[in-house]
Amino acid sequence: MSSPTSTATDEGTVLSAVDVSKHFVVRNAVGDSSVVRAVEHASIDLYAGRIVAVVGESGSGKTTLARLLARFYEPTEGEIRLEDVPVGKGAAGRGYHQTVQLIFQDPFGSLNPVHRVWHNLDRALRIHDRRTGRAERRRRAIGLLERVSLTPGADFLDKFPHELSGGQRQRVVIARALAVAPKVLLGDEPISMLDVSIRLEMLNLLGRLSRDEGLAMLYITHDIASARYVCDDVVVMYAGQMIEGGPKERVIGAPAHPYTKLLVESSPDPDRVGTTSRDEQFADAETLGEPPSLIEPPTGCRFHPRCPFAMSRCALQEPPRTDLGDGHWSRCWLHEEGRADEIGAESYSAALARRTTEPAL
Ligand SMILES: Nc1ncnc2c1ncn2[C@@H]1O[C@H](COP(=O)(O)OP(=O)(O)OP(=O)(O)O)[C@@H](O)[C@H]1O
Repeated sequence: MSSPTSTATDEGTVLSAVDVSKHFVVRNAVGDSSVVRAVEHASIDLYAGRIVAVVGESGSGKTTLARLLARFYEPTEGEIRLEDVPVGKGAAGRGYHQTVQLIFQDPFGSLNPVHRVWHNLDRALRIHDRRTGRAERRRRAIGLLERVSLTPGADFLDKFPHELSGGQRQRVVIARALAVAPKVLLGDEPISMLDVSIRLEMLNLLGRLSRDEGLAMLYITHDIASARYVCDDVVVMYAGQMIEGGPKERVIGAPAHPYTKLLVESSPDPDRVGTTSRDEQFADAETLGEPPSLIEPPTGCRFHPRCPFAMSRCALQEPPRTDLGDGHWSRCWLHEEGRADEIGAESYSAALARRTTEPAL
């Protein structure tokens, strides 16, 4: 199987980011400027019928990556390719935004509150096909609502967003995205603002749309359990960089980067899908100190100040990507040093305890 972060031309690759970086110039109160390295040298491929999860702490660059893929931002470096064709600067017209749809966390903010569901869907239907008459568009709108399990669809057409539950609203947002017949859905924490009781149903819906309808999907989440539940592949981001990726059984089942190991071990219960809060998931990471500044990131491996396995080399040189077979890869010097077994040999907390008794790097 191909890697979700390979840049090869794979059959079924719909959307790719190839070595993209995004830097933001920010100014402080006295007017001095600095550069936030939000995403650096990230590559990812999305395939028809597959879901790739992007997991990481707050500020690790997940949303910026989704916005680069959606062409809301121009990359500072690198390129976005749609069906293997580079999308040139300024070329992101209506066609691109129909093919690639972004779904946000907040379903209420995504729908126009003064208009009924029908109006919200009809706008998208008219963008997709200007020639279709109103009766046919109404029929299609009902079909879209039923595709996202709002049945009977006709009962929802004349409702206002405030008359729907959070889960129903997010389904309408997804129906509206489907109205333009996209090939890619980019979900930025699409379930995190929904009631815990309906998160699993929403994940099942996303899984069905990908598997049965062949949509390529990016699923951004802080929740390892939901990534394991719904996705095929997982990519882990840390401080603006991708540090591990591959099939979910490999990345979550046998992490090959110390940071992924920390995330997996600090997940309260891997079977509690969609119930882990961001604070719970990252509590252990936070005990290791603040995530690094993206204005002056650590030299070498960005995780080295928080890593119990760190060697002197880790502070000096960025680790290369090591391919581990079956599409699994990691960026950690332990692999290059032939010491990868150490990652699986003991728990993260045991490694940390041992580290504190040894001289710090
Ligand atoms: N428009 C912007 N201008 C300046 N800095 C930005 C901008 N957008 C994002 N950043 C910075 O880029 C970094 C990555 O932010 P991003 O929102 O992509 O992270 P994230 O992993 O999605 O975090 P969260 O889970 O909290 O949404 C952060 O340091 C953020 O402050």
